[in-house]
Amino acid sequence: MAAPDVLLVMGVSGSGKSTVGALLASELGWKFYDADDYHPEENRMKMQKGIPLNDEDRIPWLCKLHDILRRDVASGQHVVLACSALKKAYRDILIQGKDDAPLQCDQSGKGEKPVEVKLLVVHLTGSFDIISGRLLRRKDHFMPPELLQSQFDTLETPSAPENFIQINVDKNLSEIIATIMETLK
Ligand SMILES: Nc1ncnc2c1ncn2[C@@H]1O[C@H](COP(=O)(O)OP(=O)(O)O)[C@@H](O)[C@H]1O
Ligand SMILES: O=C(O)[C@H](O)[C@@H](O)[C@H](O)[C@H](O)COP(=O)(O)O
Repeated sequence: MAAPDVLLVMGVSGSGKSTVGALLASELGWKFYDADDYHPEENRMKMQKGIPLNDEDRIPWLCKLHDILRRDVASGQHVVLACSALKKAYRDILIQGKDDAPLQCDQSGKGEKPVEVKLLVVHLTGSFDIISGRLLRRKDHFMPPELLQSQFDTLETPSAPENFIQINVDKNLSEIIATIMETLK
């Protein structure tokens, strides 16, 4: 496959995005971003209270992430991004940005040709039971396990023409990393 600039490790909360993304970035020597670190405080508080985010909460956050990807890619930096990116429209924003008002990505590059980020989606899939079990065991994290059902309800599984692979999280971490590395060959 044509080498991507960015690997987007996506999936519902607890699917292993942060763990797999960090390992992958270290294996590849690519920069790693965890989208959780870019949520505004209001989003984190909302989730902490057990209220799922909506489009209005997520779009500015995705735009910020697109801007980061665009700048890194323009400077030749390869990136692994761990981000829920549950809907197709969210993944489109990560790739192309969003230019319709009122929610806009950084327009500092206005007038320049829009940069489309070459991205491979790695979708971590798994059953509700396996993932909720992991969330219940995970400590010191702001995301309450009760929000998992809403994550599954919102999820739009990637499909053609998206550039994606799907990996089941019942595999162990080394198998998951090996599968992704094999895809990149
Ligand atoms: N393939 C896996 N096998 C076993 N445990 C895993 C696997 N992937 C992730 N975990 C564990 O599951 C929990 C959720 O993973 P995490 O990376 O925080 O998910 P996310 O970033 O998608 O919310 C963590 O405690 C992590 O150590
Ligand atoms: O779009 C969203 O609703 C959030 O991004 C959500 O999907 C994400 O999962 C949280 O930030 C919790 O963090 P974890 O994914 O690490 O549980």
